[in-house]
Amino acid sequence: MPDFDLAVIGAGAAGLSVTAVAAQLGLRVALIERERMGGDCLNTGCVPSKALLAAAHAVQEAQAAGRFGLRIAEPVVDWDAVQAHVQGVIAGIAPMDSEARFTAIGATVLRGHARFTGPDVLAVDGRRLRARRIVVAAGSRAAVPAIPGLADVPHMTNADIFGLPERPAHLLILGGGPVGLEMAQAHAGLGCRVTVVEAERIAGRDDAELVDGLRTALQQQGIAILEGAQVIRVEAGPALVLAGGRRVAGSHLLVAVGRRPNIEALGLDAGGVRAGPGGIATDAGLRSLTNRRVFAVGDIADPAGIGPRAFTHVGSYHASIVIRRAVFRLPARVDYAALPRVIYTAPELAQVGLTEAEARAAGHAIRILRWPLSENDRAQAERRPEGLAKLVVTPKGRVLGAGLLGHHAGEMIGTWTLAIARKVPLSALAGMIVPYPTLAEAPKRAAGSFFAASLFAARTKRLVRLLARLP
Ligand SMILES: Cc1cc2nc3c(=O)[nH]c(=O)nc-3n(C[C@H](O)[C@H](O)[C@H](O)COP(=O)(O)OP(=O)(O)OC[C@H]3O[C@@H](n4cnc5c(N)ncnc54)[C@H](O)[C@@H]3O)c2cc1C
Ligand SMILES: NC(=O)c1ccc[n+]([C@@H]2O[C@H](COP(=O)([O-])OP(=O)(O)OC[C@H]3O[C@@H](n4cnc5c(N)ncnc54)[C@H](O)[C@@H]3O)[C@@H](O)[C@H]2O)c1
Repeated sequence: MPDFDLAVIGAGAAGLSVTAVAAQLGLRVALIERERMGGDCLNTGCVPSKALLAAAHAVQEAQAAGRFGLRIAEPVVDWDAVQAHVQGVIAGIAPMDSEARFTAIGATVLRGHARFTGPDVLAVDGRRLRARRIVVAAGSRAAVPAIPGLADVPHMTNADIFGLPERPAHLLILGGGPVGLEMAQAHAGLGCRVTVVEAERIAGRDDAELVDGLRTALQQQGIAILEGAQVIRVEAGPALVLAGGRRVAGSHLLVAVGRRPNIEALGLDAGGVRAGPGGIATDAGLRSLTNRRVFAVGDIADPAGIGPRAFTHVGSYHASIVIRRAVFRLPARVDYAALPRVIYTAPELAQVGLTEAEARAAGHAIRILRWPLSENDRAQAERRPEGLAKLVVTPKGRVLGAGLLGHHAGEMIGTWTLAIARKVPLSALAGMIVPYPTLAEAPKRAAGSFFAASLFAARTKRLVRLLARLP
């Protein structure tokens, strides 16, 4: 008899989610973690980045208070205290992800490095264990590109940017994706000079029109952004040498150009588990294509024809699929049609479903509905009129995508996620009662604009005149 019903490799967001449900269902679960419980999200990802951003946003709020007629002295950043705040937030959340909590809900937590030694056998340091099902949730790490000189020049990734002993004088950031942009604003807000060097365009997967607004906001906050910049060499300093000869020098360098799955030290060959550069090759239900006992979840999963996604909420979504398939033996497959994502800058950029460019590339006939925050009373009252709600809909009024640029836009994307997931008709969204004055009126007004032409058409006016004559 196997030692465990389920063995989970990795106690990050994805592995913890699988373990929490499986253990509470009464299965014998081994959860194996070689480093820190909570993985990237808790220790070197979402949590510290949002905590650092919160500090930066507080500074920026104080600096911008003049717009309300307030005079607030320039905030003094106590770098050590800010770092203590970040570590304090991690410490506050850590008990939720801890060995003690998972032991208490019935899992066996093993601390050590796991690798396959057979299709259903793992070695965890010296110990050997067999499991009916194995879930690989070993996550990813920052990719470091093969740019000449980079390996010889001290640089940071998300693994070491949090907890710097001194405030960087001039932080160079290679890559203008979510990590690069969030870290740019966090450090700029805390008084660092920041330069983002991006090979293509910042937030390249997001809607170009919304990104224009984000870029302007970041530049107004003093962040230098170089796009279409090819770094051909990295020199001591650190300095980035661009094609064309320009040299951008700073005091610190953060590399944020994407992720690599942690597939190397797992003994995947011994387990008969196939993986490629995107991660462990699975079917759409996250089962390994080559070993039916094995599933992959979180950043390391590479479902065929769909590809990997690196978000904490994807990890828990993956967990729900694996629980359905591996525990309840029900069919389930990943579907990202209604997968939201947010860049947590101020303003935030939130997106769910297709962007305009993606919808056009997929051949959809579409209409674009917009509502600028400059026409939103709450945004006016708070003197933050920058931002836009943008909906991508079919000519019949089905929502394919929603993009929101604005303060706390991430808090508004849930409605549109549900709308896409449940195919809520645009008429219902336009007719929804939204409290006044909230920013959430903006996307509702965008939805309403779909009906404006037919509502105020000559035919409707004729009908109204006719009805007006009735007694
Ligand atoms: C700076 C930054 C900010 C981010 N912000 C957000 C955000 O705001 N929202 C969001 O949704 N996502 C965010 N992400 C992405 C998010 O952090 C990841 O998608 C998520 O943490 C992935 O979880 P995971 O469980 O797949 O992997 P991980 O968190 O990487 O966990 C994998 C775990 O497996 C362990 N492990 C690996 N190999 C072995 C082995 N052989 N044996 C034992 N243990 C092993 C590792 O030590 C690790 O603890 C951010 C990422 C970064 C870098
Ligand atoms: N708020 C969030 O939800 C959040 C925050 C951070 C990270 N994440 C997740 O983590 C993943 C990784 O984030 P990321 O920002 O590291 O990667 P990314 O792949 O999202 O963006 C990397 C950027 O670096 C650029 N780039 C690549 N090579 C380059 C080079 N040699 N020189 C200059 N630029 C280069 C790319 O064009 C791209 O714009 C994200 O895709 C996301 O899934 C999510």
